Amino acid sequence: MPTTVLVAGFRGSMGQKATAMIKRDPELELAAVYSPHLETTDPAAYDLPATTQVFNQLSAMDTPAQVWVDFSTPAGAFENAQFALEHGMTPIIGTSGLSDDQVAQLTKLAKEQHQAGLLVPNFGLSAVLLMQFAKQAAQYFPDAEIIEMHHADKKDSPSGTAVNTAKMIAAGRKQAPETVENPVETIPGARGANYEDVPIHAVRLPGYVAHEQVLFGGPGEALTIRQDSFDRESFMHGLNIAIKQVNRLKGFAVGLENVL
Ligand SMILES: NC(=O)C1=CN([C@@H]2O[C@H](COP(=O)(O)OP(=O)(O)OC[C@H]3O[C@@H](n4cnc5c(N)ncnc54)[C@H](OP(=O)(O)O)[C@@H]3O)[C@@H](O)[C@H]2O)C=CC1
Ligand SMILES: O=C(O)C1=N[C@H](C(=O)O)C[C@H](O)C1
Repeated sequence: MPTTVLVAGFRGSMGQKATAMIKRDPELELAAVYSPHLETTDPAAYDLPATTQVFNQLSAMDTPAQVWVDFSTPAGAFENAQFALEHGMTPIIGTSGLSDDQVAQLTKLAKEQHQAGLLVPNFGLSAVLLMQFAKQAAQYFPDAEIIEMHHADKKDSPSGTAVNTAKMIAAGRKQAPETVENPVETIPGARGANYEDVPIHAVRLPGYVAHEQVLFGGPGEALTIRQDSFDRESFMHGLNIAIKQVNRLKGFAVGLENVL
């Protein structure tokens, strides 16, 4: 039997890629899609199979699928994931921008419901490896800065990947970074955002898709790690694995590495 999947945010850039990937894979079934802003729930209007249920409100759903894939907005993803967990669907959240407190609440809810769930800051294997290498490098180079570069339509800054990379750098450090005092910012924000003592610089430009560079500096030497997603197809292999493996998880986890 194929694994049944609901895609939330199916009309967006990632939602369209995800629905196409699911439709191509005979082991998966696109059982349902959701977006709150739809004018009609006729699948033909969105070029979807007649068997795909279309929803524009959460209250109209019962449990239309086993797995809930979310590529929506930072504002919508938390409520969606709560709904999925409360209605017997396993959430895989690709959407960025959830707070640590929201992740803690979802972890608690998944435990109470005896459900699995997965938040994936980045489905690209190059990004997963970059984050692991960054954690390793931070053992020896506690001083690091992140430059993340994305398409101009990206709503949130900094990227979820950059925040997660900063967390992994902080977790990998064996000593505190040099205290960098920059009292003179002649233009406010010149030193970027700061998360866990890792400055993060967000670039938004047309032509870019999703890219990240981590710069480590030590006495007389430097290390740079970089990954590039040139096409959103780069996220589909990881998403496919996540859909097929997520229900092996015990509880709610963060990071694609948990299902690789
Ligand atoms: N984890 C990963 O590897 C990746 C994650 N992302 C993340 O995925 C998210 C979506 O990105 P992207 O596809 O580029 O964004 P888009 O803006 O292209 O698409 C978002 C879609 O979500 C819909 N939407 C809005 N509110 C809700 C809601 N409450 N529930 C369900 N759907 C909703 C929108 O509908 P409408 O247009 O009708 O308003 C829109 O179609 C972002 O947070 C992005 O950072 C992106 C790439 C990879
Ligand atoms: O919005 C995007 O495009 C991406 N969002 C995710 C993030 O915020 O890290 C993943 C990837 O960087 C693409």
